[in-house]
Amino acid sequence: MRKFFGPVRMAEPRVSDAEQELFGGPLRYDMGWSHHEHAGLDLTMMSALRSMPSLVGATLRIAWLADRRALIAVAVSEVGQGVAAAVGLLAVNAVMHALLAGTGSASDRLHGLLPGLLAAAGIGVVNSALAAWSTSRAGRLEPKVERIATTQYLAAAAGVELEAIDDPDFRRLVDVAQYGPASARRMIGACVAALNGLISLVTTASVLAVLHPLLLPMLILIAAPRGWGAMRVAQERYVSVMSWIEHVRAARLIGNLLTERSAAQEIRLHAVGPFLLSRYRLMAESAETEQERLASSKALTEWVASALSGLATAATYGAMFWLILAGHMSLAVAGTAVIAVRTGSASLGALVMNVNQLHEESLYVRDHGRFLERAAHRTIPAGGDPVPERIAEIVLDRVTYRYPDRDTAALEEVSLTLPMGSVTAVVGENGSGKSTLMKILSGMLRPQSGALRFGAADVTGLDRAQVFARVSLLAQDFQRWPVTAAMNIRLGRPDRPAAVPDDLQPSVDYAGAGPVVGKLPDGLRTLLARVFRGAIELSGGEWQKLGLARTHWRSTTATADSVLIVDEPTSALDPEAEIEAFDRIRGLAAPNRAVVLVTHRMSGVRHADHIYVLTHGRLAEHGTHDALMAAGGRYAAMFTAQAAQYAPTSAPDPTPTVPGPAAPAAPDPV
Ligand SMILES: Nc1ncnc2c1ncn2[C@@H]1O[C@H](COP(=O)(O)OP(=O)(O)OP(=O)(O)O)[C@@H](O)[C@H]1O
Repeated sequence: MRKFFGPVRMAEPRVSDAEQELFGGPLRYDMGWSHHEHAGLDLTMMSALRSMPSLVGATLRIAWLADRRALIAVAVSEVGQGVAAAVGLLAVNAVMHALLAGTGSASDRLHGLLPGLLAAAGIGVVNSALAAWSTSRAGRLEPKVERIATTQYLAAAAGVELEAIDDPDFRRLVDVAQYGPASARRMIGACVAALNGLISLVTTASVLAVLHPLLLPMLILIAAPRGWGAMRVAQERYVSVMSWIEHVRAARLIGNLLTERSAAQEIRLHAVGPFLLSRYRLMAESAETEQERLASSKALTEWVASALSGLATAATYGAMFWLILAGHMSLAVAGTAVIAVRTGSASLGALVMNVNQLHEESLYVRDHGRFLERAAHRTIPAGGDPVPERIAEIVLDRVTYRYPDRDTAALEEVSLTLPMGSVTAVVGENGSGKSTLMKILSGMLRPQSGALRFGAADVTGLDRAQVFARVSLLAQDFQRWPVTAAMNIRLGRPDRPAAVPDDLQPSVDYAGAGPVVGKLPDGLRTLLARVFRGAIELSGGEWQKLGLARTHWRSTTATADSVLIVDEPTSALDPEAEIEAFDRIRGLAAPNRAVVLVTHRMSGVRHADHIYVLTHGRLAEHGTHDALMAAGGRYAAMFTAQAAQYAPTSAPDPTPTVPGPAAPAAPDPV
């Protein structure tokens, strides 16, 4: 009983075997950032009603911003409809009196009905005109509200620190908040309907209270169970969505993998397709079980609510019957009361439904609001000191950084100096912290201890937008924008206009991308996105050349001192293109530019002015190629190992670095 009437609680969904197998355990909504949400979910109807005005207020504020004239028009037409409903009821009362309490012949009484009937008809016409006006204004308002809420969401998501994007809790909030704008749009409709319901209810209730004081509490008794039922169903649905959000997302992810181009080869060749499909089916079946549970629970709740409401209706009619028999109520009043109770309970029912919809939508709008609030705390701050035109060097001073969901630091006490005009290389094994170091150098991640200095100034006090403007980054996973080839280059500095192809040609030539562009059917104007019809897809190496052209466009359009960071720029290039690319990148060092090169290709770093070797997030050694080779440390070992792979095979090496195939441990049964 308590389970049924008590507060709605977070469900613990059954862990499907597929989930266990693929993800190593249950995928659950992380309670980390949501403790108080779930406290909020133990909602009583009253607390739900209490929290609603502020959420409705937030949506109405957006509506006010979006189109205040439309909002006022909607409010006026809804109030007008409410007043029309009350006047209509009074007209009905007049008709009832003429019919049941009037004197004279039947024809006289029928004539007496006419004014009331005409008034009711006139009110009906006014009412429908007002309803149409409200519909058209609300239709204008709703898309604007959604647009503003979506823009707020996108702007907030794009403006936060990179750390927030790396933080899984924040990412989950980003996911959940995406439902907010559509809910805000629907909330406008629900607000309008609720306002309408409220006004007609107040007017009907006043008419009922005038007819007989007992009728009003009876009306409330009829509608209360429905209100409780609708609200409970909404809460259960929300809790279910939240409990299952990770599971549903994972099932969708598996579904997407089956259709995505990137996974297409392994899906076929390794027979991953049928395997994933079967796991998808298992996960979808688990979700279906939840849908079934939800539907049964909804049916039971609604049945109990209707039964209680039906009992209250029967009691109301019983009371009216008794009042008439006892002579406390005339037949005419009873006739109007029956109509008023019907209209009243219908408006109360509709109001409950609308308030309930408001409540349900408000849960998502609340997530949207919470996201905006959290995002505001994590937004890259605007303003700060200007970055001096000439900074001479960029210095990393004993910097430590640990990712939010990691126990160990990705970088520990790392120091390095990048003088303008120099080429610096950073090498190290996989996971040694090179990319993290680049994110710190570019100002995207803020050191947890230590400092990044542009010249003498600590970056913490500098205007971040100006810091970013001094950095060109060609990252390992650089973006392959689904736009034209020209735009792919221009997006290196989008605010700078460029004539196609003339302005971009030097960047294309610099990156050795001339032959790539030459092959494209429409040259630089060719669309590069397989998602669109008629678009062209490039190979990995061709994309890398275009990425290099973008970096060139960004670097060479800056005159102030800056840094160019290139992280694994040649991984997809053929050997000739790789040698050329390293030469070109080194060539970008200029009196106003420092170049940092991260790579595993040791041949590309030997000409660097200074080389830093990272291991397990720490700086193992640094110096020039010759000094490091002479030291015979980690760098020398890495360089020699790679060089050995290219060494002539005529002189047999007693300790080959590449082992031959191992003999099978046991005979293959097949
Ligand atoms: N976004 C992230 N969130 C959590 N941990 C991360 C993240 N990015 C990197 N790491 C961890 O930080 C450590 C350093 O990673 P980083 O990418 O900086 O190494 P790397 O030297 O660039 O590696 P590679 O040569 O393989 O590109 C690794 O242990 C990695 O797992």
